Amino acid sequence: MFETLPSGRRTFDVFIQEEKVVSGIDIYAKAVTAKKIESQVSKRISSYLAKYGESPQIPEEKGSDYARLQQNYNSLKDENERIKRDLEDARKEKELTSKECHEAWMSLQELQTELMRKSMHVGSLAFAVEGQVKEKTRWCSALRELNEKFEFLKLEHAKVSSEASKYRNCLADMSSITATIQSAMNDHSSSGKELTELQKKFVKETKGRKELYNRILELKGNIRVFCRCRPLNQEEVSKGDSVVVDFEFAKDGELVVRAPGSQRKVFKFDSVFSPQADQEMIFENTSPFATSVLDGYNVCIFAYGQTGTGKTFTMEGTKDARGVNYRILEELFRIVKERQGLLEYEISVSVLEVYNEQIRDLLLSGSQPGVAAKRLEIKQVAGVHHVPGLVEARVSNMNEVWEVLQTGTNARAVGATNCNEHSSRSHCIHCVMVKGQNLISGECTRSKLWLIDLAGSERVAKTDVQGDRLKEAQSINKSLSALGDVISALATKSPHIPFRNSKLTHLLQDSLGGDSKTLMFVQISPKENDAAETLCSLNFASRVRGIELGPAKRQLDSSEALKSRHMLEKAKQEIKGKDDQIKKMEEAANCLESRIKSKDVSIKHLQDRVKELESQLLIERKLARQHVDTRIAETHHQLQRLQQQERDLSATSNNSNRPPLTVRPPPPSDNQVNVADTAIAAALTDGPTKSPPSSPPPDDYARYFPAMLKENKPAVGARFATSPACNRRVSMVPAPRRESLIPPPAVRPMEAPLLTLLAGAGEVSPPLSGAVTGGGLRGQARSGGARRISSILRRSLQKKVVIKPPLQQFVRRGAGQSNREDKGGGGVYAAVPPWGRARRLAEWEQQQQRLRKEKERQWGISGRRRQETC
Ligand SMILES: Nc1ncnc2c1ncn2[C@@H]1O[C@H](COP(=O)(O)OP(=O)(O)OP(=O)(O)O)[C@@H](O)[C@H]1O
Repeated sequence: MFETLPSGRRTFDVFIQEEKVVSGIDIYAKAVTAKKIESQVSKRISSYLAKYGESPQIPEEKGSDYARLQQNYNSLKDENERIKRDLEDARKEKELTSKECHEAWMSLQELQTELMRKSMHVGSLAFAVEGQVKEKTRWCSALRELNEKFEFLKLEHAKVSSEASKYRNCLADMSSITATIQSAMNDHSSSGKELTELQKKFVKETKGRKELYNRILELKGNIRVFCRCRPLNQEEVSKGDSVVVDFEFAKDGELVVRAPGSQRKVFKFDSVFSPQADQEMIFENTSPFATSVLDGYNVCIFAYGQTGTGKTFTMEGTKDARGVNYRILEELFRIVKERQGLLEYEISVSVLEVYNEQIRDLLLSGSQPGVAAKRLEIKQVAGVHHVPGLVEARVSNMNEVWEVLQTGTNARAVGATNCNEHSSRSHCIHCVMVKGQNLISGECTRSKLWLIDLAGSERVAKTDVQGDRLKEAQSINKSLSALGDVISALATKSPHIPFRNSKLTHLLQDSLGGDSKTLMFVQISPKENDAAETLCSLNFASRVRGIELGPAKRQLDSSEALKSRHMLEKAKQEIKGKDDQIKKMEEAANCLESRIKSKDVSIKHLQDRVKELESQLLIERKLARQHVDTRIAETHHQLQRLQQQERDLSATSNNSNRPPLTVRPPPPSDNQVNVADTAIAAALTDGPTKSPPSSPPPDDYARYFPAMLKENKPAVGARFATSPACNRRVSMVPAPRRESLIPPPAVRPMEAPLLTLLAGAGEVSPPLSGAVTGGGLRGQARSGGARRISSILRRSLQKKVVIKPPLQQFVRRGAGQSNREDKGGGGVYAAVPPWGRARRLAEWEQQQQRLRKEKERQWGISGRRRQETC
């Protein structure tokens, strides 16, 4: 394309000829010609000057030549001047043009590169389109397959969800079931058979729950992988770093990486956490592992990823945003509290680090980062890998846990790198050891929970570390690549797994070897600049997720189990012995009960008999009183008659002129009194058939019959009692107060039970027993024993006391109400366990003895008083 320049010269806008630009070529040619002419002229002038000098002597004949030459010379000079001018113009023009040319050249260059780029782009687009078409067909078929898989998974998911909901219901019911079982156990504590049945049911239920729970975890895979992406930090945001990770399908566990220069890659994990996910959300999915540890499974949780992606943040966290380490221990203590009474746990924590391929105990006092400490080695004992000599801090609450975690964190080796100001320069490992014992079945477990914050994988060139940091980075990378080898070997099910290639893999052998449940946190950065490392970490994590380790094993503590089995046997034997004892006691109690029953019966008989006797006694007493009254009246008449006779006799003997004297009856002689007494006594004893004695004068009643008066006529008795005569002792036949009035009863031989009772009371004296069994009461009526018996009988009758042995009531009540203790009713006896019942029996017997003695004492006292009164 040609364009006319303002100077009137023509030039090319774009013209390329073998790397040489020809622009304004006519000017260039002119300039060249001018230069040539100038050089020719100056050559000729200089040759002329050399030949003739500056002012040559010109001969005359050569004058015309000279003039011609001069003319020529002048014309040449003029020509030269003109040419010089032209040349100058041409140079200027040339400069301008070359400048323009240069600019044109530059724009041409740019256009050329643009063209090349565009043509390449078109080529690549064509290639991409072709690839896309192929890809599309591949995707279509993959999509079809995935659809099928998805349908299948949907079914699986429904199945798992139903199981999970069942399990969740189980969990919800668990506490209520436990409470019910415990209350049921309390209710049936006496019934050993039911208790063992309940225990069996409970153990079965617990086993079922655990199995269900493990199935859920196992369905989700043994090594579970969670992916967490950190947010861009302030520096990155201010720099305007772009993000290459897409979390659109994070809920489905999918993650998309769009790295520049490579294809969009999709990764699938068990859970994907975007930068917005907080520590609580992370732990929500991790907490079921705490239950597994307490159920006796080994669990390993580790964080893997590029340096500065938040491994330490996830595992340790900060004071305000606590990490997995703290939260899982908190969860452990919560479950331990929930299971209190059924299971007993002992928890201890160790903290160690693998630094430059050496194991350091971070809880050892004086342990400083970087300071050479005691060398610790990994040993294998009974198939379990452990580090002998490691400090195991026993923890019983969260305060202690926090203290231990802080001690470990402070002692850990940390350094600053280009990628992280506080980069971990070692693998930090927390080992939580849990010893559990089932208080019902006696089963013991010994499980471990490994919490590992791996050092970050780093590119030495990128982090630009030197010296110690470089050495650390090399050993970190070496151990991580050993971990990669182990994972590869496990993924390919290789017969040899190189666990011993590094301290880290050697320590993790139990966790990665298939006996435990493992969870991996793969930490990534969203930054475009870290895309290569992110892809690397995600590929590694995908491989880990593909590993099939098989079902985890419960870590049963055989030694503890053996011990508890022995203890169980011993306890069983003890229970058997105690059962026998209880049986014997129950037999003894039954025997006592029957004895008490028979005693009750005999007491009832005796009471009836006593009642009978009392009524008989009352009738007889009435009769006797009537008899005595008539006798007294008769005696009184006799006395009057005697007095009359006396008076008559004295009248006849002392003549009629002597005035009659007031007759004062002479005091009866001892003989007379005795006669009267004997008469009365005879009247009382022998009945009214015998002749009555002469009656004493009324004033001498008190003298003659004080007891009788007092007894039968209280008013009269009182009157006589005030007279001085009353104070005198009367020498009469000493007669007991009541017995004197009682006609001798026709005593039947006493029934054997009464005798036993009296003998038991220690009151029956030989004469009484003789009287009772044989010859009647007459001779022995005054004996203390007889008096006491009669007083007992009388009092019991008067008070209408029905003697009922407390044990009888006790036992009867107990027998009818065997299950009433817990309802707050009676039946205390029934509530007491068999051995308690025996103790109660013994106590009751003692109490009875005490009561009996007290009664005896009272009876003794009252008997003695009565004797004294009499
Ligand atoms: N999810 C997150 N939310 C907020 N901040 C985070 C998150 N993850 C990481 N960080 C921050 O990123 C920084 C680096 O994190 P951290 O030290 O945990 O990384 P790292 O992977 O342990 O590094 P290294 O391997 O070097 O030890 C810290 O300042 C941390 O607070």
